Formats: sequence, C-alpha cells, structure tokens
Amino acid sequence: MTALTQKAVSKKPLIKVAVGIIRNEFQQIFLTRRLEGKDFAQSWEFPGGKVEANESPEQALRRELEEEIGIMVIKAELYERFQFEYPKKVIELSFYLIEEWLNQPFGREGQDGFWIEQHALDSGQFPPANKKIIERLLSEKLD
Ligand SMILES: Nc1nc2c([nH]c(=O)n2[C@@H]2O[C@H](COP(=O)(O)OP(=O)(O)OP(=O)(O)O)[C@@H](O)[C@H]2O)c(=O)[nH]1
Ligand SMILES: [Mg+2]
Repeated sequence: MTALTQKAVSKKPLIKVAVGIIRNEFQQIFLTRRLEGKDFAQSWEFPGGKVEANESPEQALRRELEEEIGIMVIKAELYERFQFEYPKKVIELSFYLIEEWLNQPFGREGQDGFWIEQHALDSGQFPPANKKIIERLLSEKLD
C-alpha cells in the first residue's frame, strides 16, 4: 500500500515531526534518550518534535533543537521524509542532516544526551519508525 492510500483508509491523525541527525567531524551522531512519561520512554531518539500549526518542518526543527538541546542550527539539509503508521496515529517524519550549528548540544530538559559513532547506531534502540533511517545511515560509506 502506498503512503497515500494508507493515509486515506486509516483515518488516523497525521502528526508531523521534524528531527535532527546532528553529525560532528568525527562521524558521531548526537542522540538523546526519551524521558519517562513520553511514548517510547527510554528509547534513543534524534532530538526534535512536533511541527506546530503555522510552522514549516524546518522552523519546527530549529525551535525544537534550541528548546531540547540548546543548539542553534546553521545549516540543515533534508535527508529523508516519510510516513509511518503507528497503531493510533500516522507520523510524518522529516529527518534533517545537521553538520553546522552553534553551542554544544546537551539534554536541556533533563534527558540524557550522548554522541555515538554513526556505524554503531542500533535500530533496536529507537522507536520502530526509525528502522529505515538507521539502516540508511549504517549503509553510508563514511570518509
Ligand atoms: N523526537 C523524535 N521523535 C520520534 C522519533 N522517532 C519517532 O517515531 N518519533 C515520534 O515522534 C513523535 C513526536 O516526537 P516528540 O515526542 O519528540 O514531540 P515533542 O518534542 O513535540 O514532545 P511533546 O509531545 O512532549 O511536546 C512521538 O510520538 C515520537 O515517538 C525520533 O527519532 N525523534
Ligand atoms: Mg521531542
């Protein structure tokens, strides 16, 4: 079933989400751990969050990364966008690759934050929607 048909027949709310794949010069990626009380608590995540009304995904990305990990994005490049159907909702995830930013990222809302080698990413640690993107990142040939 294509994403379009899926959306038409599922009648589930569509939630747009923008997240950052923040990568440093050592090919490490900055991740956070989802807080208790959130869905998929304790799982790893790319920092980011829901796109609000009147916001573009890129504006949401910049706002969320400032709020959640205290960085100011200088350059963000759309890496992939797709929809994923969860039991009660469909999320449209926009993943942005970020290699230029200001400030050191940290878990500004009390969540753990850490750097991990790109080749050591593990899709089993993320929400199920992330599987495809983790596979793509693992298959990238790094310099
Ligand atoms: N941030 C983030 N959310 C993800 C990822 N993968 C994934 O399925 N999601 C889902 O996207 C949805 C929105 O993300 P979020 O919980 O960060 O939203 P938010 O920052 O606006 O949080 P809030 O609802 O507590 O205000 C959640 O249902 C979350 O499970 C990911 O890698 N990063
Ligand atoms: Mg969030």
